[in-house]
Amino acid sequence: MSQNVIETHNLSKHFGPVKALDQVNLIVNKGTTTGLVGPNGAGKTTLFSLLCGFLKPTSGSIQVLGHHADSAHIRGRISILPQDATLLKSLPVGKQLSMLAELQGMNKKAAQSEAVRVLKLVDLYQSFNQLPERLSHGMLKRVAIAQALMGEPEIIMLDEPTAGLDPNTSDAIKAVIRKLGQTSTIIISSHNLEVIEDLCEKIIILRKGQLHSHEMVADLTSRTKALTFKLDKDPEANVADIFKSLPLVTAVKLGQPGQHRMVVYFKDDGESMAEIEIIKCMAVAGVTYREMVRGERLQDTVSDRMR
Ligand SMILES: Nc1ncnc2c1ncn2[C@@H]1O[C@H](COP(=O)(O)OP(=O)(O)OP(=O)(O)O)[C@@H](O)[C@H]1O
Repeated sequence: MSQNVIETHNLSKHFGPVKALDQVNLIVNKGTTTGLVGPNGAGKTTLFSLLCGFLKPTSGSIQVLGHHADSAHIRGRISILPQDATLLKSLPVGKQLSMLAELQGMNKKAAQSEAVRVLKLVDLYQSFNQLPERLSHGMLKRVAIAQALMGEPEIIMLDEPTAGLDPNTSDAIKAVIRKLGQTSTIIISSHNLEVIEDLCEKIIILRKGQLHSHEMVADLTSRTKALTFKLDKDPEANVADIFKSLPLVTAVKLGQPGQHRMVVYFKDDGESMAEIEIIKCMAVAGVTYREMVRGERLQDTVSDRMR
């Protein structure tokens, strides 16, 4: 079978005068975990809905697992966790998942084992008999993810899988997604670029309905000549001026308060002298750091591209 599990050709979706998607050409390879990013209204949800066959294109074409997006051949092989997944309040979690599995065509016994399997995957088997109204926001999110995993889909699309979760629950969800990424192709739509950088090998950037870029996360972040520092504390505002006085430094970006981050951009002199000068200057300026990475973090690179 082709290694391309998703292919779109000049894909457009218009809502009246609004071009939600405009001539998008995309290829997603089997087994990759891809981030889908773009400002509000860029077309991310529209793309997900088209890939799932919930919407029909205005023009252009989509192939999912070698079939049209609305083909019966891909039913159950692609799944989506919508941003605001909802469950019936008064039916136990396990029962709801079993019912959904039956709707996918499983018999009662198989459906029950499938509900158990997916709840175990998200570490929520103990909630099998609980009502959704008794579960926390993070647990409900995990149930929704469990729902998206039913029937072992080959492609899983997750819309903001960690939104509104505390750091520990978010880490637990990320661990589940990493595990799934070993066997499925995953697309994650999120405004949280740390999540994307953490989980995704590739990134698709949409802007105003058009494909801005589709590339390896590592290529995107390492292309810019920069050093990113994770500092012990937020730097003083005047620290930027100290670095800007170095001839090879072109710009300095300080993180938001609490991020303890500083990015120093430099001209490539071909001999890495700039990097040495910057590190020396850190010591002179009395700025201590825990971590130094070549290039930018995804949030710096992408936020510039989305403007
Ligand atoms: N059903 C619809 N009817 C009319 N316009 C729509 C519809 N769905 C989306 N749009 C418009 O299409 C554009 C893309 O919307 P979409 O929801 O795909 O963006 P998004 O990237 O998912 O945004 P967000 O980050 O805010 O979720 C927006 O201008 C939106 O208003």
